[in-house]
Amino acid sequence: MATGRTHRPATRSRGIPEATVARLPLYLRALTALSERSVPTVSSEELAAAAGVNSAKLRKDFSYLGSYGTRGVGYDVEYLVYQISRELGLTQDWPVVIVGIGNLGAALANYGGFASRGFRVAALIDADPAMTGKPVAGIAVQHTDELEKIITDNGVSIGVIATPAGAAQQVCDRLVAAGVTSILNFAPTVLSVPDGVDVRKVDLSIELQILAFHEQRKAGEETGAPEEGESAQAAAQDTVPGAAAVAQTPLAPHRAASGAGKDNGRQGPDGDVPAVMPA
Ligand SMILES: NC(=O)c1ccc[n+]([C@@H]2O[C@H](COP(=O)([O-])OP(=O)(O)OC[C@H]3O[C@@H](n4cnc5c(N)ncnc54)[C@H](O)[C@@H]3O)[C@@H](O)[C@H]2O)c1
Repeated sequence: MATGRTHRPATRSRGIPEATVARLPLYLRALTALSERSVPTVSSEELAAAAGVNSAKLRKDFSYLGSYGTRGVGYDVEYLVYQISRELGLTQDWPVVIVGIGNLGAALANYGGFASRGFRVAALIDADPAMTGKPVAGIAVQHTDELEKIITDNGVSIGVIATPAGAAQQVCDRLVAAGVTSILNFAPTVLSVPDGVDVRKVDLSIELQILAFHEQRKAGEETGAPEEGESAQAAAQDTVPGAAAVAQTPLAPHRAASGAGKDNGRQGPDGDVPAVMPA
């Protein structure tokens, strides 16, 4: 599922491959930690280890940004933070709305990490009239009747869906019709969106299922028993490195292909392209 098919080109218009874009947040997180410790420069090997990425891949990724580092010195941490932030569009403020302020929506609203990364929670929206006006994370919840006006008034382009699965498509349609062009979907359902709208999905149960798969593999290795229908040699070869490669495959964002309602055709074999970043 991590390598979900996508019908969009694998390279962005500015020539940065999607796989590189998917790794930029990992570099940024590692660089931000270095910056907070006032570390001025970092070698590609150190940064690669901190980001959990192969160092040759890191150098290739940074070459797309026009950043080559200085031999014997490494990369300037502050400059790279700026460069990557700019590339990801984080040097500007992004107003975000969260729709569905239940357990998850409220937890997301209370998460302080969005603001520090340039995402301002502009509004919290819920269909339950009993929720209207209630403060969550210091923001009064607004009713879904106001959704279109909220999107327009705040110039919102990113919407987060944390409603029950049955409501998600309808919420998505309203968000898109109101002008939202990027959706982060937490509801366990596949959304259909028109061309030009990006959908990223977060599903922690899928991540847990993948971990369960690897746990099962590890248990099989410990007993040394080849799986059914598998030769002992094949079992010995297909051990931890292969498993790690699967777990760390960067995840490509998914976007509409062509025409309205083409979401299903753009997704991986399991119909999902999750937004959870590799560890
Ligand atoms: N992706 C993940 O890893 C993950 C983890 C936990 C929960 N979830 C999913 O997130 C969603 C929310 O879970 P929860 O535990 O917060 O549920 P919840 O029942 O506590 O909250 C759902 C909220 O959505 C509101 N709502 C319902 N229909 C709506 C509509 N049409 N428009 C706006 N708001 C509407 C409800 O009034 C309620 O406040 C569920 O779909 C759940 O399966 C996903």
